[in-house]
Amino acid sequence: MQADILIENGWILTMDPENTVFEKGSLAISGESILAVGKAEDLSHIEAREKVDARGGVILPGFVNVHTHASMTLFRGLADDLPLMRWLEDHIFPAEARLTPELVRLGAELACLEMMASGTTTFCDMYLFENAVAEAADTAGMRAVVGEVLYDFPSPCYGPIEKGFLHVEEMIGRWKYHPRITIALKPHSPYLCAPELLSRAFDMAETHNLPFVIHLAETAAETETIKKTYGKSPVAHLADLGLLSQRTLAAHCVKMDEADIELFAMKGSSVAHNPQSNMKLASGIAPVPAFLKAGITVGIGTDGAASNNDLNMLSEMRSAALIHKVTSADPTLMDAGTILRMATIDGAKCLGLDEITGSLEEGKQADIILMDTDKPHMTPLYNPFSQVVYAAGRNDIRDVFVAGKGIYRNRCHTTLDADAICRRVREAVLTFR
Ligand SMILES: CSC[C@H]1O[C@@H](n2cnc3c(O)ncnc32)[C@H](O)[C@@H]1O
Ligand SMILES: [Zn+2]
Repeated sequence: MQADILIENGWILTMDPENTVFEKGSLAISGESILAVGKAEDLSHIEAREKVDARGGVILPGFVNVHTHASMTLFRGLADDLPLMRWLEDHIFPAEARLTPELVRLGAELACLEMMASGTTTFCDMYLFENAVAEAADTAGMRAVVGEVLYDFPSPCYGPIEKGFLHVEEMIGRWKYHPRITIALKPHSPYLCAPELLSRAFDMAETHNLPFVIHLAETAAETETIKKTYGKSPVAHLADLGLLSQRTLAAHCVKMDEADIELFAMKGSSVAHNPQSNMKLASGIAPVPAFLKAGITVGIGTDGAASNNDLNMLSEMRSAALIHKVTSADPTLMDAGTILRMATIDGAKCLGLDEITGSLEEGKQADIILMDTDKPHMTPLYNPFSQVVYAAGRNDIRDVFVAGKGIYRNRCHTTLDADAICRRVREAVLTFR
């Protein structure tokens, strides 16, 4: 049997339904897909154009960042240490009013550089001028679920909301046959979108069979506003509009009570957990252990780099693993295996992409990362799940493949010019100071 690439001599964490681990495993890639994965001796008949020695490192599916605003890398460190509404209204919205498609593309390229180098292969993005984000992801070779943000006030991208829906229709047509880019419907939140807008966006998602992504129950202030306006919680508001379904992915979900959780579980909606952004904006801590107990699918997201301030899924996983132990006083909650599932296959499920990515299984897309373990902070290695979640840092990512293509090899980017992009960003943001 002939493969294009054969990765050998590593721990393989497949993240398949049986959670199969191969200690001295091999993985063969043919074209865009995984040809075979298993014990070295079971793949010894496979010839390959290129052999990659993992040197005892860890081979796992690329991380799925289920909630980010990639181009907000441009605003990293612009305004810190503020609550959400002051941060947005006094600093971020005024800066965003000056964005252009070119700037959004540049910010997204910077984000792709950072995400690839920290092991992310798929990201779910909501922002302005999202065609530019899709173009950046395409050039970077990443997988992305992108959606133009919709809200009731005029957008710098499309103007009034009526034009927003036309813009989204055009985007759906433009990217329909792209192998790695998917469009989603992305109304901002129940506090910036009237019920009519929300319902129309949901209908469009149903018509085109696309994900419906929204910020939800992020802060106490949001809950108060929605209760005052509609007499119910933000989750009950969406449920009563008929907008909770399996295609619904809600970011944050910090302020959810038992009834809200039950609604989510019943409707099969999923959650994007963003622990670092929630800590930094002091929004609170989402009741993730209760979500998991109720059977809700939860993925992990970084949120934008202006409220985090990085796009590093390794550190986000570690935060997710630690924070719920503190609030529950139960160290058995959110173990490393659970966290790694959230960051890979469950993230893919949240985006409706679990048939093609999120685990290392024959026939799936070859979205794979390879981590080095021959470093003091990664030694000794008893349990690879523990090592990835609790010990690893982004510099441990050595190689990243998306759809079989090496987009980051031996710690070098192959698709984007990192030095040039950083230089252009430094120049471009001078006007935002
Ligand atoms: C998300 S694109 C549209 C809009 O949302 C702003 N934004 C960034 N982070 C958050 C957040 O955590 N909650 C709510 N809104 C957010 C972003 O700056 C854009 O203006
Ligand atoms: Zn967000």
